Amino acid sequence: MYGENVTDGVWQTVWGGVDAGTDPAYSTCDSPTLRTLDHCPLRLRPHHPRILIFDYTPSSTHCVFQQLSPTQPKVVMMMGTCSTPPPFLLLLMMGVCVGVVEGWGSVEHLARAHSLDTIIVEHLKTYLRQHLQEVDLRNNFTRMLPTHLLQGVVKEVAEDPVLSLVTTRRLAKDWPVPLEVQKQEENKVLESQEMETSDVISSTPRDKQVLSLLCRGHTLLTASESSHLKCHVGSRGSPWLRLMPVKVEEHSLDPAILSFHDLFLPHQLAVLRQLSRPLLEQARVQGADKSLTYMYRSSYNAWLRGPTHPVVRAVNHMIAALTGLEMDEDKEEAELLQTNLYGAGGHYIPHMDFLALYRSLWESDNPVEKLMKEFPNGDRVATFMIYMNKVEEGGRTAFPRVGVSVEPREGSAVFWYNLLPSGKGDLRMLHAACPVLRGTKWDVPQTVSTSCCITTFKLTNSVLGFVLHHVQLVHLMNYQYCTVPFFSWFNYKKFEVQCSCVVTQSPQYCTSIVLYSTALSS
Ligand SMILES: O=C(O)CCC(=O)C(=O)O
Ligand SMILES: [Fe+2]
Repeated sequence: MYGENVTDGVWQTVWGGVDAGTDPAYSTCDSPTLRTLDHCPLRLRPHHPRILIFDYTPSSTHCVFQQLSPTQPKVVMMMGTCSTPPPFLLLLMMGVCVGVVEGWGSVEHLARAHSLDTIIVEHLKTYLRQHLQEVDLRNNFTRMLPTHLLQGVVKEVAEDPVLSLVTTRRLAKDWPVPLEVQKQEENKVLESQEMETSDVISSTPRDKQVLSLLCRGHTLLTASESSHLKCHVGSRGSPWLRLMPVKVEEHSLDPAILSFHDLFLPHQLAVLRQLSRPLLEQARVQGADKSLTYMYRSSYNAWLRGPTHPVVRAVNHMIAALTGLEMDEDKEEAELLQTNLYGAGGHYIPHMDFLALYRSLWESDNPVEKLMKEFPNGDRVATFMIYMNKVEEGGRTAFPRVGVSVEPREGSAVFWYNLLPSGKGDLRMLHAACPVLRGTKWDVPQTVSTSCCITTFKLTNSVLGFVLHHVQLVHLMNYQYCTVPFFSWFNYKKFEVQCSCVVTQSPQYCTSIVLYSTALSS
């Protein structure tokens, strides 16, 4: 239960509410809670009644009321599915309200009708779930609820009395790298490969400590590591991009983390945002307790089906051209295009994007078969994440085990592989969406699956056969449209070699592998 009044001289926020998790009555429109304001104390000041945001979404965690200064537009928003609960009618009669808002579309409609900045409306829609104690109309991040999982990451910034762009930047620049982090750097890759991955949210204390730095824009790469990184213009081996080379920025070489800049036009991004808005729902986390999901990942997301719009198809086409990975949705190689919207405080705690999280799977007798049974479309080879808007502050994508973070830039994208060539998840690729400190963040974290085929074959002939085969596989790995092929499993039994091979992506590649291995084993 919250009931705190906070006054900063300009505007006042009155918090009230019950936790949906602990009060089942709150989760229905018939709830007595909705008929009374007892649990949501509303104290409008006569000289300040400018804004009221009332979250009645059944799953909402809090009732939120805000009043702004007289200079702010007068607006009352009501989020959720209950159309006209009594308290709202009461407020209408008091002349405070301008409309009822049901769902995303209506929020926009209301905003247009009252000439509100739709960006502001986006903020209103999202911040309610972002665990912030206070947010003003411009969505400035001020204080976080103590339960926020990334509390530590933003603590220093959040507790700064004057939270301004300048302050945030200064903190980011001057923040010293703690000595123990520097020391641990030397072993970072080895160490991370040994970590347990039994849980989707597993990250070590060190990961969190590093994250705190990365979210402020630090890099933990050494000067020598950084000196090998380049920015260049290239076509990535794609004939299609030869006429339209793209700007590539290297953030890390091993593992590879690349940014592509100025990739999408503002109107394409606007279309993606527009297509997403009516479909937005609380984002989920695979395997996580549903009611806790928002603690791990506090964004809204929408799934866009490729054929529905030429822009969606164009995006998939661009990803395929840049990565060499196939993006045919019908063949399940690409998941549906997912768009994500984070409000102030919005974040995604450190996680891996690959699916076969459990080490036990790889230690079992026939991991490849198990993998394909559990995840028939294969695992997620890579992630290609597009940033769809300019984030005013915060919202970097951080890779604590690599020691780099990527700034979200409108129209840019970041790309990394989630799997090692063996097909196992690359534990170095733990990453997080740093909390948005100011504004909103829209992105498209598109994952690409292995799909294609598995082939299992035996080589009984000779060691020479095995060596030849190996050489051939390495040769095939360089196949232009098959960036991440794997030959994952070699079991020596006397001179019998059994290979299972999860082959990714290119049908040509699969065919060659199958033909070649058949020839060798016959
Ligand atoms: O938004 C980000 O920066 C990261 C998002 C992410 O990792 C995901 O959606 O899987
Ligand atoms: Fe991710």
